Amino acid sequence: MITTDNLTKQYGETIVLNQLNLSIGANEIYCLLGANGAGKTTTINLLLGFIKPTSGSAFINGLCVSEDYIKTKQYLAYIPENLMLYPTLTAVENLKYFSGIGGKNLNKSQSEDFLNEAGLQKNAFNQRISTFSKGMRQKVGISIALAKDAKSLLLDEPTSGLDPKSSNEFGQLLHKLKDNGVSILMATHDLFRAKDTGTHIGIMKNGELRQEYATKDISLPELEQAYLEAMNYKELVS
Ligand SMILES: Nc1ncnc2c1ncn2[C@@H]1O[C@H](COP(=O)(O)OP(=O)(O)OP(=O)(O)O)[C@@H](O)[C@H]1O
Repeated sequence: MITTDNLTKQYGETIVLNQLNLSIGANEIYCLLGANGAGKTTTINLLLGFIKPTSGSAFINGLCVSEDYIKTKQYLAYIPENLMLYPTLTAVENLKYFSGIGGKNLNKSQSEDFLNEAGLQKNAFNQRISTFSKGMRQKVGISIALAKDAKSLLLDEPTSGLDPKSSNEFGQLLHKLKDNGVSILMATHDLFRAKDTGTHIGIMKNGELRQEYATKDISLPELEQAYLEAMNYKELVS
């Protein structure tokens, strides 16, 4: 479960996130859309506890991130746009290393099982990460989340730069995780992927959530129209 309660972030006089209320249950994939600077990464950084809210709260599995920072980390996995893995280590070695940091010591066969579940081809298990495409690195990221048994997953533009097939595979992996009860929040610019992968979609502008949809209730052309209208909407000047 990922929730935010009037989550607000202000830098000086500028409010970059304004009273955001999100509720993402187990078995849900919430795709956050919005132009550059809308506040998507700020939302993720607040949920990760990387930055502190000016007011309001962020919760992971019902625990307040500001109050139970360490505990919330146990339930949480994070895949940024460019996942930092050790380039000279293999996929198995990276997975074992990052799982070890989280207190879980995996043997080789357990590591291979997780990489397999994440869809990485077998001949890549023992290759160095430096030889991997972005799609392959993202799969290693998913294997780390699987090994951790993360209940909540945060993703920041994970499919940008992926070719359509890899992006589709990634979407299918997220569906598998969702079906296993994981709550997923994904910031993305990709309307098609949001419609195809998300169970819910939110459109942000200037730090505010302007629209929310269940993806089953909106077609892709309707979503595109709603997005453009939200972006073109002129602020009322009093
Ligand atoms: N440390 C900071 N100090 C001041 N302003 C900041 C800081 N971090 C972010 N901002 C501002 O907050 C706003 C929201 O940024 P954020 O990175 O959350 O947007 P985003 O929706 O993720 O954009 P993008 O799609 O480009 O990744 C932007 O206007 C940004 O300039």
